[in-house]
Amino acid sequence: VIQESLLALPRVSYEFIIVGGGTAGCVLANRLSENPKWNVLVLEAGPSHENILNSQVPPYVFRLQNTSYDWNYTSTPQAALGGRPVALPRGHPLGGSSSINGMFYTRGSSSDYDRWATVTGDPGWSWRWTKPADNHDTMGQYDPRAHSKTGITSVSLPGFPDAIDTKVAEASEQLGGEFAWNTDTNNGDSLGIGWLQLTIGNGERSSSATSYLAPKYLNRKNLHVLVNSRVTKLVQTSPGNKPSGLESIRQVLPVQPKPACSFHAVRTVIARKEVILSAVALGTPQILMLSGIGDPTELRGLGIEPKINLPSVGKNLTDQPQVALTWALGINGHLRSVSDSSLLSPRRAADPTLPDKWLEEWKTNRTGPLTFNNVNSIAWTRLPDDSPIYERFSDPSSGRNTPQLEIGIVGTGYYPTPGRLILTSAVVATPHSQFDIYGVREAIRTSRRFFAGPTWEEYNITLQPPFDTDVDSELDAVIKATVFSASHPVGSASMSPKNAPWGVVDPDLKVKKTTGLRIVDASIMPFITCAHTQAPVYAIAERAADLIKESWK
Ligand SMILES: Cc1cc2nc3c(=O)[nH]c(=O)nc-3n(C[C@H](O)[C@H](O)[C@H](O)COP(=O)(O)OP(=O)(O)OC[C@H]3O[C@@H](n4cnc5c(N)ncnc54)[C@H](O)[C@@H]3O)c2cc1C
Repeated sequence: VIQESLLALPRVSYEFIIVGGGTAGCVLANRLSENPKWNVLVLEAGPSHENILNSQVPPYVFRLQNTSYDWNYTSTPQAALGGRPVALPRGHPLGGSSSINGMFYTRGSSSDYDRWATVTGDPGWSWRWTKPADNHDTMGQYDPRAHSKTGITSVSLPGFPDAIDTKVAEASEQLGGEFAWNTDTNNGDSLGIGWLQLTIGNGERSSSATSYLAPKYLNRKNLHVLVNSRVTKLVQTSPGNKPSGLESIRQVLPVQPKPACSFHAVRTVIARKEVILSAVALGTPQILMLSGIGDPTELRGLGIEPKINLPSVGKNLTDQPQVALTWALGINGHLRSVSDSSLLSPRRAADPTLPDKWLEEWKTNRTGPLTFNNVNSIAWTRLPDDSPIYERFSDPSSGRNTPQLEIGIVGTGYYPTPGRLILTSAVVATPHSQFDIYGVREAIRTSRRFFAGPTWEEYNITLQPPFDTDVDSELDAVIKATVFSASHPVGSASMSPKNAPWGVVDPDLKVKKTTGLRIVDASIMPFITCAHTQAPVYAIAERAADLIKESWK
């Protein structure tokens, strides 16, 4: 059951307390409560995910940011961007970011995980495969060997065709090379262009909350989920049979309902076995630091008494830079202004009654244009081996099968009519501060090369301002003015080998120098994968559940 009130909690102590009912948190809640002897409590700062239409309907995703379902974080002013801060959206309902994200399901390359393997051991990733909403024949559109069908979250191909789909496939065939078709970019070798896989099942978003906390799991008597409750810090206890010395932060969490609640209560709950932090790469280091775990000098500067010396807490935060390009289709020579924001609305159509009809169709059958997020295909590429950047910096990627650049192709029209737009996102998939601006520039040029292919001639495509220049200095200025976060922050509580002088968690995800405390979320990645982050986080959480079960056997 999902509880709204602290007072409704049936007990004060649980075997496991999971802080953050997000992508990883819901996976753990499900897997750990499979053992009926373990009482599991999930503490989630945000509200329940249930009945949030904008989360359920895939293309309504853009309506969720800057709402109360988003933490609405903003970075500090970024010197490299002329002092401009950037928005860092994070999911705030149950399901966390998987309830508000773009639903791209991209695993990254096998080398990304090989790079982790030095600290994590055998990854053993797997996932379930479900049919797309329109039930079309998917033969040849993905590699069945790379997917399992027994997982909990749904992953499918786009369930509605976009007018540019055939053009994308045609362009790939004509251009080959960096744009060669890849039937399944999730099979470990991601390079090339292919259909995007999405966390969508039965035409609607499949988040970690809708799947791992589905009613059949929520009905478990030993699973307790408390929403609207923010964990403020970990406090140490000496719980009888377990030793807990100075370097042992363990088991008690004061929980605070949000100030917005009608009452303001603080309560302490106790974990008999483990506290698991799954509050994402921004929230997890914050809770650690508020608990006195981090760099002692930094903590003292913040007026926090240091308890455990772990200087890597909050360091190494890595994210991917992204720009959004707009391409106008000049069919019949009628270009419309890109400043017309109605052009960007999902599934724009000449008939103003269509959006209501589409919603009705979605509500009735879970079919139609509202079953996907407008992105059907994605391209993953690398710089040429003789790229001049390598004269100054080494390759930041994990290996030669790892994409460095990502181009997401967003169709905006059912039929291409005059003035319609195509959007592309250009992302540096393997970020590194010295590499980024060069990488974004080259991602823009990669998009240009793709749309310069003969197949697009009849569309008379033109790249719109401000990116309609090929001069390095002009591009750099535009990139600095517009680049934004791809919303994939990772690495701020990184894994490292046991006894390493750096890192925050051991390969079994236990926080160094503590007992009874693990971290399971995006923050433990030592390197970002070239992918979007939810697939790696689901995999981390599944593996973590196995590790935890094993250690308490
Ligand atoms: C707008 C957006 C679009 C994205 N698009 C994609 C995409 O298309 N594909 C993709 O793969 N990835 C995408 N991502 C990234 C991906 O969703 C996240 O990286 C991933 O889900 C993170 O999982 P997590 O478990 O680490 O954290 P989250 O899923 O964010 O979960 C953290 C949870 O902890 C809770 N929490 C935080 N602090 C506290 C506290 N003090 N007390 C209690 N609870 C707390 C939060 O409310 C949240 O529910 C996107 C992210 C965003 C925000």
